[in-house]
Amino acid sequence: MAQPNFGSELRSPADGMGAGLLGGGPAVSDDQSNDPQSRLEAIERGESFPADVHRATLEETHVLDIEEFNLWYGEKKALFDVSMGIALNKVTALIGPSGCGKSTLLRCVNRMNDLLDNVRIEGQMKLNGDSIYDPAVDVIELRKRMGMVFQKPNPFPMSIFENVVYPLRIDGERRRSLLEEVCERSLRGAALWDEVKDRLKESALGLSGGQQQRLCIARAIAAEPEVLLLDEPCSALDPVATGKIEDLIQELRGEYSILIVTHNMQQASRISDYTAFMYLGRMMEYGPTADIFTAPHLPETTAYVTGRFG
Ligand SMILES: Nc1ncnc2c1ncn2[C@@H]1O[C@H](COP(=O)(O)OP(=O)(O)OP(=O)(O)O)[C@@H](O)[C@H]1O
Repeated sequence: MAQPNFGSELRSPADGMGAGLLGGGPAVSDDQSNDPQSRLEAIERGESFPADVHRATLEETHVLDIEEFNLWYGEKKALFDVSMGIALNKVTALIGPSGCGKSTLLRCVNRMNDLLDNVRIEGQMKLNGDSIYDPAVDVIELRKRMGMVFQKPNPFPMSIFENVVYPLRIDGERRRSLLEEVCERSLRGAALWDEVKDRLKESALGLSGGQQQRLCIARAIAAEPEVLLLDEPCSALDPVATGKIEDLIQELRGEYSILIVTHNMQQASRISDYTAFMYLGRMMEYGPTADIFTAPHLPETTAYVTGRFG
């Protein structure tokens, strides 16, 4: 993994990392160092700075390692040297203004960007030590190791039961008792069992939006994924349904490793253990959620989490 910048507590002119909040990277005059506006403008002009990665994130066991990852959509660069380790059995939130690359980064984890032919990447991602981008990787098998939930619930036009056991069905599982067991366990895990246990044979399309999203989470956890990828899973839901999904994420914490993209900073602060703040394709600061929201290292993070831009 790229040598991260450990944050302001370790930096001083004496340790060779430069003055103020800036580490290595392209030279920027010191008078910019504590002014979020000038550094954000420098980034808008194309400059990059080392991410401020808090030590706590490095001390975790990582289910996923993202290493100096870059991505281009055609000529346009959308991710710049992103490095981060995603903690095992914890919730990690990606936040940042619209267009900063949160969804792009998430979609790279299960190689969804492979589906676009103008995408080029550099760098590495590893799932439990296995390279995600090794040319020898079987992408279908790789995706089975991950669960993905999108902004809009996407239940399949089939029964609730068949939706949940779908990942096992496509793997050829036919044992009824096993399928029933997985269905119940996954629906319980997604906090939906009590609401649907008497209508498992009914179409999933008859569920409310919030129920459909919990069904999608049940389907995602049915195959016991190594990492659960949630791309703004509440953005199409009302506040009550959103609250239920947030409660569910809290319950899944400890058992599943979750990487979630959210627009909603309150949501990130409520549900995540770690938060990464991104800006224009750069990882700006990554640390324990409590620190990011109450004692961030970078003035840019302070400006963003206090709503001064974005
Ligand atoms: N398929 C694509 N082709 C070209 N450019 C794209 C594509 N998808 C995203 N981008 C660009 O890449 C950048 C990052 O987009 P991305 O959707 O990852 O950001 P985001 O932080 O998830 O934004 P939002 O919060 O609005 O969903 C943006 O400039 C976006 O316009």
